[in-house]
Amino acid sequence: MNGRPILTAAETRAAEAAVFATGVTVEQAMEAAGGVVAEAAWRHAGRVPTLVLCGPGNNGGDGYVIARLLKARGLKVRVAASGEPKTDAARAMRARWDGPVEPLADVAPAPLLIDALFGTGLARPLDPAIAAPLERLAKAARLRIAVDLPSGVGTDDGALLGPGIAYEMTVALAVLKPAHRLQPAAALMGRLVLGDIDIPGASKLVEIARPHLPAPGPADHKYTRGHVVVAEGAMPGAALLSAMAAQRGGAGYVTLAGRATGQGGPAAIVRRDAPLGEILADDRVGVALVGPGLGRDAAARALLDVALAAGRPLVLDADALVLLAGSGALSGMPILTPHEGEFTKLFGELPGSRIDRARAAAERSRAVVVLKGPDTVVAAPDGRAAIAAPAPGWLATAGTGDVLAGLIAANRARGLDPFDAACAGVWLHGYAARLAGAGLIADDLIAHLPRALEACL
Ligand SMILES: NC(=O)C1=CN([C@@H]2O[C@H](COP(=O)(O)OP(=O)(O)OC[C@H]3O[C@@H](n4cnc5c(N)ncnc54)[C@H](OP(=O)(O)O)[C@@H]3O)[C@@H](O)[C@H]2O)[C@H](O)CC1
Ligand SMILES: [K+]
Repeated sequence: MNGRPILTAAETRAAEAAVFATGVTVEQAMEAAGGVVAEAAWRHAGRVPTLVLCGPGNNGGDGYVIARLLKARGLKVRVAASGEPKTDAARAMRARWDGPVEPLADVAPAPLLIDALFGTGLARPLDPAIAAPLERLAKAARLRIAVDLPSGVGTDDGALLGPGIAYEMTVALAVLKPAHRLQPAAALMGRLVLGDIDIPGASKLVEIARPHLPAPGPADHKYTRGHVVVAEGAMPGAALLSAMAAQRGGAGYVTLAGRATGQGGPAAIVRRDAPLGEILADDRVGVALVGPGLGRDAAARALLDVALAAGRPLVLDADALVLLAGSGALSGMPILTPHEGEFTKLFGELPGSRIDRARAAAERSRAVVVLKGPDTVVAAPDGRAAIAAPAPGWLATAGTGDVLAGLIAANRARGLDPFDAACAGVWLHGYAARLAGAGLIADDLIAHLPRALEACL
């Protein structure tokens, strides 16, 4: 997985420090930061009267640079600050701003609001003396642009520490931070632009990128493309959705294992009413998917036990996760795909951000954990983690989880490692949802998978 790196506030500071150690100054970095935001604001908003809000730290320092650069382009620019700058670089930029600086409390609004109050240095919830004018000015503006981050979000966990204003654009500086992708903060960003200021960052946490999934070659046949076995349980419709998703997601051979023979779906799905253990004994089985529509009774438990003992790569979803609650480490690095409720049943209440929790769960279970939601996080036991770019809210509908599990199974069966398979499935799912559009149902996702796959060739 090779997506854009996502750095915490401390990691961002370390990346900056490494660049400063080479002789680049903070002021140079700040000029670069102000430059990319001013350019983005100019392109987005054009010649509109602008109010720049500056905080006490380096985010505020960026704000003074932005104000100077936009004024130099002929814009009517005013600056308001929450107080005096507290860092040397911000003081230097304040000194280079040749206009007045008004107090934040009673400044008049402008059509374009640029928020440079707080970035990665926000350490606690916003004081009402800052939150109230910020909210007032944002409401009165026509366009709102956040510098690095909306002021009032937790950089590392995406929590709301302020009024929760929605921006039209956020210019992330140097690297993405977790709040750019974690909810509820991520929903406030508007268009997210990454401003390159020559501060490279590397991280074990990345954004899920479009996977490269080459078309089958001349040497491929149905089994090399991946044989997925989906176990049917109490609600065979869910298993059928998973099976169809695996098939349209690129698997060469899909078997539905269970009793619900002949219950709709493509003729190309092989249906076998044989014991699951017997089906999984075939070496050509690439993945067993257990959980969608499984049920939670003794029969379900028995199927899960058979799958756990079969020694095949596993994707475990839905009811299988609930049945697993309380188990310790699993063998063979299965992929677990819980939503929040299943996650809590399986792992209890863990502390920290969604990334922290997914990582802790992956380490504890020795599994790849896909913590599903509006900000899906994938984590591996070795600390690798990835966050999905926001997917359409229309995905919050019955059956979409079954489709995701089938997609992940198909990618695992084609030979991707569990972490990459999970990320590829999440990407395809989100992309298919964008193609399917408003009002989508789970079946529509399956119909759009061929086009999503095409995008990955
Ligand atoms: N990424 C880069 O390479 C560059 C980023 N730049 C910009 O710098 C900011 C980070 O700057 P920093 O000074 O570390 O932090 P902030 O400006 O976000 O805020 C720190 C100041 O704010 C005070 N603070 C914190 N929380 C609150 C609060 N709730 N209410 C009031 N004041 C608060 C804090 O004071 P303390 O009392 O906590 O000490 C600081 O005074 C980054 O986001 C980019 O925009 C650089 O321009 C260069 C390159
Ligand atoms: K900001």
